[in-house]
Amino acid sequence: MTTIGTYIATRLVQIGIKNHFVVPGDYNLVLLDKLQENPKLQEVNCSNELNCSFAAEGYARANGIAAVVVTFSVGAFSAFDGIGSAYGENLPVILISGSPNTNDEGDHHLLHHTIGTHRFDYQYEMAQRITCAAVQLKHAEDAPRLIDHAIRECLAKKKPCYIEVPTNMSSAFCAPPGPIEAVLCPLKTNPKALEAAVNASVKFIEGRLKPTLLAGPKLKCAGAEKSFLRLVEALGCAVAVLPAAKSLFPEDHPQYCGVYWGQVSTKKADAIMEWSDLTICAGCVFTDYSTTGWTSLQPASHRFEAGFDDIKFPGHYFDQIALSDFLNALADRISTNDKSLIEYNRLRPTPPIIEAASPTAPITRKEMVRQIHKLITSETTLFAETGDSWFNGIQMDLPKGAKFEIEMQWGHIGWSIPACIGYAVGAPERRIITMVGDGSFQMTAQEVSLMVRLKKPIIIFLINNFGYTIEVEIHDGPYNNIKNWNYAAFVEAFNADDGYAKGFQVHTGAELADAIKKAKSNVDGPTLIEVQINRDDCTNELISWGHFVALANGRPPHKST
Ligand SMILES: Cc1ncc(Cn2nnc(CCOP(=O)(O)OP(=O)(O)O)c2C)c(N)n1
Ligand SMILES: [Mg+2]
Repeated sequence: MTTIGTYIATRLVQIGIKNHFVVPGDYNLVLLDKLQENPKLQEVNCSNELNCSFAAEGYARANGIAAVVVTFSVGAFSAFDGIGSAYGENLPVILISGSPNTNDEGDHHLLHHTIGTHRFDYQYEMAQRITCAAVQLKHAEDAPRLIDHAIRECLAKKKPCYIEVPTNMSSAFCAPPGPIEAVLCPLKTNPKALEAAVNASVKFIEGRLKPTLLAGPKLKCAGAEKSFLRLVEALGCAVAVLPAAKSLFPEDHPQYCGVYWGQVSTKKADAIMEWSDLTICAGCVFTDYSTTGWTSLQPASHRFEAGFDDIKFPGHYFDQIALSDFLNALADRISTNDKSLIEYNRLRPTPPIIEAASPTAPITRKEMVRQIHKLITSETTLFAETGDSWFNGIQMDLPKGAKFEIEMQWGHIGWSIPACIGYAVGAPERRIITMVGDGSFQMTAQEVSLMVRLKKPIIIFLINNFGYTIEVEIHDGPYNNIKNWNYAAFVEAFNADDGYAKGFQVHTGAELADAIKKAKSNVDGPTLIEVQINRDDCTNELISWGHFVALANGRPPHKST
């Protein structure tokens, strides 16, 4: 026999989790003890459950799977925000919440950390809506089945799951875990469906004159980046990526033609994608944000969609097909058609040369981007926070091996601070640079404390344009103004008696260059560089994108039929 807490710990280790993210509470303390008893698990303590769930989300970006452990209601409700992100961003995060003693509901007790009623299922019911599987471990003999079910679904669907552990159940005895193989059940491609899909797809694609390929964010959760590259080189056409898929395809590849984001595309990707008569979309997600207010969603007649587990194109639908299997099988069969690449090479824009600004001139967004760009190497992972940081980040040309993280589906400002720490825990060999606006930073700033505690040498570029500029460009109002902080002093407050955080406020190119030099040598802690720029010094792309998103938001209600 074993205990439920030990069972959970064993399963977390078996699926590749080395660190779990926690905030303690009296409903989960025994469970936390059981997890800590496993020498292969190390807890990471966050300042609050919102940050904890985002740190786990960031860990899942690096590690492929994550776990966050919180207390009932007061903890889980905040953690739900990061779970929403994990759901939207296709990241398998296991949310484990302590909950009341199993006797209390029957004893008709009122309890703390609840909404003050006699029913305690409300959290589980909420969790069912934002996870792919939710279980409550109310009976020990059911615990192994329920835990394995939740984890199996989470891994197979690449979506978060929920495990609720009543406070008196963590040390309850249950059967020990069976073979982990029974939990690791990746999607199995149906061979007949695959054969039919590839036959129909080859015919359909070869019937078009000038196809292109478009990479989407689900390539990552589908583990299909390599098979996408195979298809790219088999077809030989022009290839673009959606903004949330940046860095999933090598930007130094001769067939790469930029980020396709409608009017705010990079490298004229829109010119070639909209010239094409068929866009083969792999793992793509088309939302109002990723299509610039629906202005760049290709007509269905021009769209071939290979999804996480299904294939859809005009007059055809096939499912039970893993994306990677499909892309590999298509690569084996498709004939080369490089017309779109030839046309793109005719259009290919020469990369603009951004001159260094005068070192003593007031710092501008352009000079800041120029200097950050020079920092990026093959070991860098660049985090771009919601805000003009998206547009600054998307325009950065990435060297081979560099990675890019963005949270465009959920878009929770402040995500990048806790998420980049979780990522750093999951991928300690990566050098992390985070670009975050002043408004976003104020949402989760206290988690810099964890960067100090873990001695993570993360470089934070805090772009202080004195307010919510992205909102200003969508729709301005007094609500877009915020209180300014002394950000450099703020982060050094986390040092107290044993930290190495450094903060710099820069006003010129020379000061920025000096701060970057100091940041690169600060290997024992985070360095925040606050770059103060004019409120209106934002990218033209944000202005244009904001205009179209505002139009999309403002569409009058459809006439009720
Ligand atoms: C949790 C959450 N609350 C509100 C929003 C709406 N929102 N989106 N972007 C913003 C402003 C971002 O401002 P900053 O971080 O300063 O970025 P910039 O646009 O570069 O100034 C808000 C207030 C949001 N995206 N997430
Ligand atoms: Mg701002």
